[in-house]
Amino acid sequence: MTVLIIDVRDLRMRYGTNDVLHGVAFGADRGEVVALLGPNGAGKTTTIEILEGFRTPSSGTVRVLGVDPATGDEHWRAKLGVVLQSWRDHARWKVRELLHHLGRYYTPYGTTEHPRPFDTDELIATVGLTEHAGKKIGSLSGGQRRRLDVAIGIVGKPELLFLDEPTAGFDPHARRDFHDLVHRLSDIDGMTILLTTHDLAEAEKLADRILILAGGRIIADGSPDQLSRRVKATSEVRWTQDGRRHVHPAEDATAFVRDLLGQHPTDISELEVRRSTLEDTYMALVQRFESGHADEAEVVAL
Ligand SMILES: Nc1ncnc2c1ncn2[C@@H]1O[C@H](COP(=O)(O)OP(=O)(O)OP(=O)(O)O)[C@@H](O)[C@H]1O
Repeated sequence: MTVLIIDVRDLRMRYGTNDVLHGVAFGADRGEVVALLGPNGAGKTTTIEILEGFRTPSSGTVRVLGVDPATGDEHWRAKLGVVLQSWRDHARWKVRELLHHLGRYYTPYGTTEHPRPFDTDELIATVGLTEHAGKKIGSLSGGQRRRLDVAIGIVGKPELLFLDEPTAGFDPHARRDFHDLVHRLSDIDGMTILLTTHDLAEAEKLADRILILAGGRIIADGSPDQLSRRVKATSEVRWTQDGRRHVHPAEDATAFVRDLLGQHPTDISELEVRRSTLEDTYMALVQRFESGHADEAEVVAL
């Protein structure tokens, strides 16, 4: 039997009289990239902090790498990587020195099959900081600094990596490089990655699975494709006819296009169908939830 890397059942969290999580349940397999989405204040950080062992839940069962995070020891912690929002200390350290220094902590936790830490120069190349390896951290740009945060998070070659809004503040180029890096990490090392983001295009691009947390529960769980099929959103069909551009919403774009081409077999050009995006799906699901129409049946089965 394969053990889930993350296994959460009936997780509840109450701060004082404020019930934040009301029975959260989800799992993640080895090598999966899972994006946790949800409105501000939904409880994403709370959930992740519980998984990291930094916060004790009010009740529920949580297993991370087969261990209850509340009782995880140093061996367990060495298999986790955590990238929080950027931290500002270590400004006078140089990139290579800091990574080498932090990596030494993980040496005792390495095995022949899974040596730890990362070789420092290989790690620096992996995150694209080779040219900046000798620079002081205080002199890095925001995007370079964020790559260093990721390098710090993965220096111990974690089995499970938590990324909290990893690309906030990135320019499009840095964002694309970062997406390539996440794909490489999950492909090459089979690293399981749980990330939070408010960028739905990013979630769609990176994640094998999307979890939407709202009102203290997971209201949707599935691949980006499964989720967009779940919500019957309208597609948009665009075309040019007699030199004029037309845009038409269609519930069933295939039937619409078939009719259109049937009626005008020769004078339609520049035909495009825009399927609903994850953003449309997300808005529809959260809105449906907030208006009280969501029920357990909305959750896309694992
Ligand atoms: N230490 C705390 N004590 C009391 N309430 C808290 C504490 N931490 C978080 N909360 C409350 O719990 C709720 C969930 O917060 P959390 O930070 O987990 O949400 P989030 O989904 O990560 O939000 P965001 O997208 O804004 O980062 C919020 O209402 C917040 O005010």
